[in-house]
Amino acid sequence: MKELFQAVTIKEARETILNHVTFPRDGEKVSLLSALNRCLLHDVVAVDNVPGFDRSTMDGFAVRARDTFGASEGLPAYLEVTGEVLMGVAPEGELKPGQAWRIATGGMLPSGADAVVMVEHTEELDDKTIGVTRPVAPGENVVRRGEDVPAGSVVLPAGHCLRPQDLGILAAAGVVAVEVRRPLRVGIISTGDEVVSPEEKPAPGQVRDINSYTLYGAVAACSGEPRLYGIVRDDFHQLQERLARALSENDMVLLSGGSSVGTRDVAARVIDSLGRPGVLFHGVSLKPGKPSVGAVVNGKPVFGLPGHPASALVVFELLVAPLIRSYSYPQESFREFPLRARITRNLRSAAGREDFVRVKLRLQDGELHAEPVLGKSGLITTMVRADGLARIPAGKEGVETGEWVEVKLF
Ligand SMILES: Nc1nc2c(c(=O)[nH]1)N[C@H]1C(S)=C(S)[C@@H](COP(=O)(O)OP(=O)(O)OC[C@H]3O[C@@H](n4cnc5c(N)ncnc54)[C@H](O)[C@@H]3O)O[C@H]1N2
Ligand code: MOO
Repeated sequence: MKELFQAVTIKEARETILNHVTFPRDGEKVSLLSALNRCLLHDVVAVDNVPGFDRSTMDGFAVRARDTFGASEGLPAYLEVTGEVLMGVAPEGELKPGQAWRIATGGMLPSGADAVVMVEHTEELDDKTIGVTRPVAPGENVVRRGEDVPAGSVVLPAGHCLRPQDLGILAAAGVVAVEVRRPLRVGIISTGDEVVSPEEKPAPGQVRDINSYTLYGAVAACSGEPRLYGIVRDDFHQLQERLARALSENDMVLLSGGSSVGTRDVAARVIDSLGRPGVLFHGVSLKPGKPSVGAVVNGKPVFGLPGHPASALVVFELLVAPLIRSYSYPQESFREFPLRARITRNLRSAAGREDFVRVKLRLQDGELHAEPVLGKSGLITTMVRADGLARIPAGKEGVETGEWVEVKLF
């Protein structure tokens, strides 16, 4: 077959795009409850100590530890109960030698006390006297003031992406809103005279738009902000107008369809008409997804993904997702194909091209097995039935049954 275009490797394609991209640096203030998975723009410093007071971790009696030294079941240390700590209130007065104050979990230690004896390790002789049957060390059953978070310390550093426990520490430190990176805005345009909205009943020759929906989900799954710009006919001016609008309102634009040779001149010419440097590659040595376009227009990446729904998603996973994730999660370092599985059948592939096989995974005898989901890349069911992608490196001409392959989930 005639070579349609000069293909680059996936690695070259990624590097070329990265070299020309300028990502936004602006942030937005969000409330704590909207901050999950978002990355901090600045260090967050604790204004107060957490906790703000020495705090009991047990129900029992606040004591001076040294008053309990040597205590045992046979020879308890007898202490006089002279007070009770109320929850949420600073105790008044001072605990003197030989005294004990009733205290509940979370109660504030009275001054003079340095430990708490669990109620299980005491016997109440009368209202005013307890016997301590086990000694406590200073600080035992107590969380010290500032032990969790000292005032003035950096609670979480800039760039950190917030997990559930991070929301908790911010709440504890009294931080109720944080400045985070705003999500990368990604415009999505489907192209093709035959593509209609899912609300419509397709006439013969027409198909419902799949790619707007899969790409919308895929962008959201990388913590980007997807925005749909509808379906555009294979027409230079319509595409130019829509792409220009999507570019002005977003940080990145994904086109799907019309990337192969038939209409490539339209898509490529439209992209080139909107700014520099324009199209950087057309064709990537991978399967599926060879007829993909990568461009940067005035610092913003534009990808022309293949029309076939499975190919569009595979290229998204390999070229677009790492780029969005590198913005959404700047400190994340991850292995892209983290799993290893045994392929369950022989597969051929052309040397010099990376092949990505949709696979279903199953665990057998403690090993992962990857069963290829065969079918054309125009079939969305091939993605739906699969759990992930197995990689056949460019240097190989195939894999044999039982051979280990690297797998990425999707
Ligand atoms: N002579 C050749 N023909 C093709 C080649 C080739 O090398 N030589 N490559 C094939 C491969 S591989 C792919 S992938 C496709 C890529 O085609 P395009 O990116 O130009 O996309 P279209 O032609 O517009 O569409 C392909 C296919 O996908 C359907 N489609 C498009 N958009 C959507 C959508 N949003 N939702 C659902 N389905 C969509 C479209 O109707 C076509 O059936 O080219 C091969 N051809
Ligand atoms: O590259 Mo096409 O994307 O194989 O179906």
